[in-house]
Amino acid sequence: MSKVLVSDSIDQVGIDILSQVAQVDVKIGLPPEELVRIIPEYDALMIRSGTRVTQEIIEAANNLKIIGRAGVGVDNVDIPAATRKGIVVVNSPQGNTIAAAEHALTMMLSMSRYVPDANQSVKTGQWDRKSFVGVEVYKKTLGIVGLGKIGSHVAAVAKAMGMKLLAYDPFISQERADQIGCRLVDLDLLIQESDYITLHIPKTKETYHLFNAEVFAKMKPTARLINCARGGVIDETALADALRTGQIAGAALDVFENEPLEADSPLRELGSKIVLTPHLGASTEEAQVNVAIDVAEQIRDVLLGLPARSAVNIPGLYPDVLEKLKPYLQLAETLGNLVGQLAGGRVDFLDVRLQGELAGTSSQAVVVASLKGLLSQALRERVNYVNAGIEAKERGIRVIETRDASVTDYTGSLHLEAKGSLGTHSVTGALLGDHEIRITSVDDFPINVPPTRYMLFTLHRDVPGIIGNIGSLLGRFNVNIASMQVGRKIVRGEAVMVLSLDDPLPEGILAEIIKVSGIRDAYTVTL
Ligand SMILES: NC(=O)c1ccc[n+]([C@@H]2O[C@H](COP(=O)([O-])OP(=O)(O)OC[C@H]3O[C@@H](n4cnc5c(N)ncnc54)[C@H](O)[C@@H]3O)[C@@H](O)[C@H]2O)c1
Ligand SMILES: O=C(O)CC[C@@H](O)C(=O)O
Repeated sequence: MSKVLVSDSIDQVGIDILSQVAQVDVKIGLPPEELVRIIPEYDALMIRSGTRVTQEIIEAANNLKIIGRAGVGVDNVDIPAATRKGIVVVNSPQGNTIAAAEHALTMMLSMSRYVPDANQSVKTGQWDRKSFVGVEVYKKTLGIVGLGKIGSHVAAVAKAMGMKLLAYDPFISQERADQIGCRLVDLDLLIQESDYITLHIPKTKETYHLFNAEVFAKMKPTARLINCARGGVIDETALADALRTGQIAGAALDVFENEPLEADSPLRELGSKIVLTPHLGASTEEAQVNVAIDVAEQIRDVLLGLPARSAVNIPGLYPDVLEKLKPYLQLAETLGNLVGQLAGGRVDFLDVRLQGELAGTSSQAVVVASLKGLLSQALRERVNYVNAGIEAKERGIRVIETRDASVTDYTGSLHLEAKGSLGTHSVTGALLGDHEIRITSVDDFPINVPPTRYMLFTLHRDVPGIIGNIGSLLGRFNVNIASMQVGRKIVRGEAVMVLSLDDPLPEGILAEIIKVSGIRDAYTVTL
């Protein structure tokens, strides 16, 4: 039975789903060295933002197939390391959108009305109505940095509260911003004109310390900053200075560069100018159920050999597209494996040609499946849909994708040509009905055979006696032939013979086959 480690607290509903297919161990707050020690036992790891899945942990994770992040941000996972190791990383892109947006709005309002301090004051026996005179958000300008899922929901609610909306997001169109009701502006203008700025961007190289001393100097002295996105996008020392010196009026932060926030952080010393929460953006009952179901279902599916719907490090394929493409992916993998074995040595170049109906589909997954097949002889089970692309690149395999919708021999077919150190070989395959794979050409010789586990391909002169000679040779070595077919372009010219065998070819027999008069080449293939 598979084993899943849950190393952050997730809703029980997620554990129940995982328990359908695996032994689930919940171990929260493990020190990194302990995680490195025990991770080899596990097939899947489920986390929230508390666990940092470092390269060291991934390198030790010799059985891990999937890391599930019950939330959006995957910046606590070393994705390149996971990809190289062939580990799928999945998240829940939408499960906590509303929770995070509502938390940002809560932070904006509670900061504006000093709710946390007023609450504390009443609870400590006071009745002070003078110290907590706030400001309204109505008719104020809200600058939204990052107009994705959370930013858009914040925009919708803020609009209903009568706020004017500016947005900065270099990756969204004016049309989309118009739909949301935001004026798309550059960052400088947003910084200078906003009364409130709310951040909804990922932490990347580009967004690291995007809000820094220079930015605070340009903000209105009455402006307030909200960050419920990611720590690290604000320079916290510069923010503390800007608040202390009155360069800006307030800040409300849910996320921090280092979490938990250091005990001596200057942010803790800013009184009513700042509202701090301990990364609670996703902490609603609803969001925790959503993300737990979303991610646990994906882990369950991957452990059952099914695709994940929100993988962040494999070609993006929606489930309906995947369902339709699945037989073609199987075809691509089989043909990749076959052409890789025919090519024998190092492959430098793979031409992936999508023909007929296949020419109109997403090629990315078909290419990845072809590469997975091609590399499977060298890498065995180490290669998968996650790392096939990266492994091919690291081996210097250049891939060219071409499409030809005019080929109509079959509804859809795939042609792979591999050029390498030992020459060039090509194979074509198609689907018979919806699922049955047929190899329809080898080195441009037309054939029509289903792939089988053990196969023998020969290139020979099409003259009488060759087939019989090969048959008796295999008989002498006690190899049973299940089926045989010859493909040729012209009578008595060159031909290809394809034999499906019940048993693997014994050592040394290939050399004997090549010695048979008329045989030019022979290849054994195991699929
Ligand atoms: N506090 C929490 O508990 C909590 C909960 C959920 C999500 N989050 C975080 O909130 C953030 C937003 O999540 P989302 O679901 O809306 O993501 P999203 O991908 O839907 O939106 C992010 C937006 O940021 C934009 N963007 C990227 N780089 C940018 C840049 N340099 N400048 C401006 N815009 C840029 C993208 O174009 C995108 O529109 C993420 O960092 C996520 O991890 C935090
Ligand atoms: O796990 C959490 O509670 C935080 C999740 C949040 O940061 C996210 O990116 O989804």
